[in-house]
Amino acid sequence: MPFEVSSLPLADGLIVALDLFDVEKALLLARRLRQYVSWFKVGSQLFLCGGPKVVEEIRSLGAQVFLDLKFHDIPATVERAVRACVQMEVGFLTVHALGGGRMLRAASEAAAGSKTRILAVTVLTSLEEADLSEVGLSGSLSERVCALAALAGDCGIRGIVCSARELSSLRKSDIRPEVVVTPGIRLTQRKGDDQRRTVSPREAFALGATHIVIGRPVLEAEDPVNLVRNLLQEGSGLA
Ligand SMILES: O=C(O)c1cc(=O)[nH]c(=O)n1[C@@H]1O[C@H](COP(=O)(O)O)[C@@H](O)[C@H]1O
Repeated sequence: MPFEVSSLPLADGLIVALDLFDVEKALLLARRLRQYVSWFKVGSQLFLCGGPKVVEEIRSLGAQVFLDLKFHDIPATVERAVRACVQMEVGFLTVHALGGGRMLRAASEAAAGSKTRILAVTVLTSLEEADLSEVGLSGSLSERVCALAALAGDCGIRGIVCSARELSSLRKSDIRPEVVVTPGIRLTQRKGDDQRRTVSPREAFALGATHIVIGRPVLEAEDPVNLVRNLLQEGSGLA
């Protein structure tokens, strides 16, 4: 029920992105955060350094893995890539909705009956409305996100990734993804940030996110465990 303000236990709604080159450091951080966090995101950076073993190590902590490899290819290639990822028993796996309906359906079918839920990435949180025309997309950001979320749903994909900024538009439509993951989460402004559509944790949940993804604010914190603990205690909408 993504559009009811979440009362999810914190550990279920918070995803920490382990965007690091150093596999040992990533695993150490996951171990330290595990008491508060039950989801860790492994993106291309960490996966290229640590491979399937890093996924296995995180799962051995009893945590869930969001494998964020954002596949965007022809349907047959994506179907095989998804089948390979499913073997690792990851909880979430991303594909780009812009890969089109046949690709999305191939991804959905390849994960059917497994523990892996496919998430369709709509419009990256690093893009702003002015960037859309550069890649040949017309209309507003909200329109594009809603259209891509609808396409994903039509293709059997029940989870999406978008900025929480589009969730009020999505709520007005009849699109109801079961999982709504929102990156671009910021506690304070970061200098030179590549993210463009940022939202605070509290706002994201109030707007209907089921999960938030936080990377650098945690990774760059002097004490990441303390930051996560404070995030929970200070009421981010998570607890
Ligand atoms: O699919 C994602 O996770 C994703 C989609 C998106 O639109 N924007 C986005 O930032 N992400 C990921 O979410 C994480 C955000 O990290 P920080 O910007 O460091 O908090 C990164 O690992 C991104 O790859």
